[in-house]
Amino acid sequence: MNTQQAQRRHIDAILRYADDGSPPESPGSELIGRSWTRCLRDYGLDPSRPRSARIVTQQTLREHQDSVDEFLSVARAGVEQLYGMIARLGYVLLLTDHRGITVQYLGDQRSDRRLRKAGLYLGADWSEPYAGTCAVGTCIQENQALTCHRIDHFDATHIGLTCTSAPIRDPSGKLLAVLDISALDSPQARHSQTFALHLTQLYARMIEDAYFLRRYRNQTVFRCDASREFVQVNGQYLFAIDDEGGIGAANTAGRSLLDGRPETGDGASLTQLFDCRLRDIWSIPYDQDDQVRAFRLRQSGETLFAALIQPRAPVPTTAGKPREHSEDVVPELDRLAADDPVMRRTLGLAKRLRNRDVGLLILGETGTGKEVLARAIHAASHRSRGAFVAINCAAIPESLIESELFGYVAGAFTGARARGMRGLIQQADGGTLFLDEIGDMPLPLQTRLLRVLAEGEILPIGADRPVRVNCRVIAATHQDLGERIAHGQFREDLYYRLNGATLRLPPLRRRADRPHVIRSVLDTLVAQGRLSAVRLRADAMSALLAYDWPGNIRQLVNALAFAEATCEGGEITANDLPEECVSGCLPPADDGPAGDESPLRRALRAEQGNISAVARRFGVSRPTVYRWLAREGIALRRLPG
Ligand SMILES: Nc1ncnc2c1ncn2[C@@H]1O[C@H](COP(=O)(O)OP(=O)(O)OP(=O)(O)O)[C@@H](O)[C@H]1O
Repeated sequence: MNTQQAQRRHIDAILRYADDGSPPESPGSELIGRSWTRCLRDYGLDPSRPRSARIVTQQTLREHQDSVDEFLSVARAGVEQLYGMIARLGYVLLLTDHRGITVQYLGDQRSDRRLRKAGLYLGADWSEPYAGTCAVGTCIQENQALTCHRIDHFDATHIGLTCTSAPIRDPSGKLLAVLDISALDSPQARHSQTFALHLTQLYARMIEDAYFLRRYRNQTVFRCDASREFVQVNGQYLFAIDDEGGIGAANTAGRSLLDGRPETGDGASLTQLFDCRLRDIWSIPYDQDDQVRAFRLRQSGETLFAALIQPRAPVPTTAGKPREHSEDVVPELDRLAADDPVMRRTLGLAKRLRNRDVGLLILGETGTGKEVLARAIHAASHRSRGAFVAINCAAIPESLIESELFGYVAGAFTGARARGMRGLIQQADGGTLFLDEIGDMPLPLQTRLLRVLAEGEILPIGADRPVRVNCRVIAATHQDLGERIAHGQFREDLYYRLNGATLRLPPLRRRADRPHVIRSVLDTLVAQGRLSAVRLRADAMSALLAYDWPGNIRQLVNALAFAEATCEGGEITANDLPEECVSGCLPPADDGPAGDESPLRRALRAEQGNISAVARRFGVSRPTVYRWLAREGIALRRLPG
């Protein structure tokens, strides 16, 4: 039978199946039948009109590749290794994204034209609604590995092919990609592909696990397996855990152990899964030969052997340099806080990481000093002689942001400067790039930024060659990036790339070292020549301490500038402060009889000196009432009775 006859026969078989559900001559499985039904009923594909392969445009391909950029860089080694094994057997290798677009391809260039025609090519669309029943598309729909062998395919042009695909899932269990190996000229026998199926599944799992380990490289990973010998080489179950043994994420095999256990749903911990105590887990040594311990699964009683994978320490940039410690004296950072526990932790971390090239993410409400902290880290680092380039991602218009960040070469577009322009990222070469309001960066730009961070090079607009840049990146935001990721507004892989460590800045109202902040902000403003030297009287200080500072340190700067401009005699009193800062510090005026007695005294008399009752009456806290008492000079023992 020649090809045309075989195709005709295949079309007839599918038409018969459509008419009366007669099973195909050599059904691959029930799963193939389900897919044929979807092709006929759901996608309206016509078996008598075979479709040619669809290769998406370069631009579209780029977008699909960008959406799995970090994954592709992790997968590369595994994909190449697998291709090395199968190439001589006449197979090509395809890696598609979760929509079935081929984002990576390895094949024999000598058969380029034939492969392209068959859709075994970079950019080919193997989604089931377009290509009909096929290994990739059906794997996506059925969420399982399969071989689509010859006449299992829906489209008659594919019946010479044998294709085997396995799903690759992200750590949340969502389909991330599909690994496929296919051959143009396949042997007739279906069982010839059994080995292909096992091999593809094995590599899909290895790539999935490599991606899992990359994603959780900054966390301890508990790895276990039924085999003591294999646990460290290729342990099946992976769990990213916190200090309390809480399971933050699990790979596909690990999730299968958690499935169906009500007590190990959200917030599951290893001590619920295994019959063990927390100290048994942490007693597994990280760095010694005998690193494996046995644990019994609570539900099945099965024994698994476990090892711990240590969180990756940030890589020092200068070999042999002594380690930085959080107790080191670093004046640039030390001046930012006194005795506040959150700030102490933040600055300790900043000291330890100041000379490491890990991405830092600074979180804090607006005006808490995120840029000030970023500048201090730069000044305290060995990059201090390089430039500190700050970019407010929310403030640059979207149309300009690309040329501002990446620069352009001469004549790149109409209106460009004759000599081209160095972009901001390039200006930060050797120094620090501070990306403020990173949560507001438009998605397409996030993709390009991710590439800069991953590859350490930029491509200016109009340039044909990338330029290497070596800068430390510190990002900041007041937004909840987790929420933006959940809404598809922020790239998760970029988040992980930026967030080597998180530095938190508390709001001013929560800082225990507010007196230090107030004094040091005033001193800084005076030292910078922005204010003339003034003294802060005690009543002004207590008003500033009592206020809750919704605009944080920025608002404090403005309040001090206002007070300095209005005060007399070089001394700021509570009366010189902006009204909003003091109104909370004064008992409100009431409608009672006018006279010498203040509203506070009147209230105290009415409540017979009961401070809690006075506080309730004014709707404020008891400490506020005590502050009012101090302001009015009312001693408690002299309270009106
Ligand atoms: N420790 C400090 N000492 C003196 N001034 C400070 C300090 N921290 C912040 N400031 C001042 O407060 C203002 C706000 O600081 P900064 O711009 O760093 O805050 P931010 O958190 O980055 O704000 P946004 O979220 O709006 O970008 C600036 O004028 C800055 O100079």
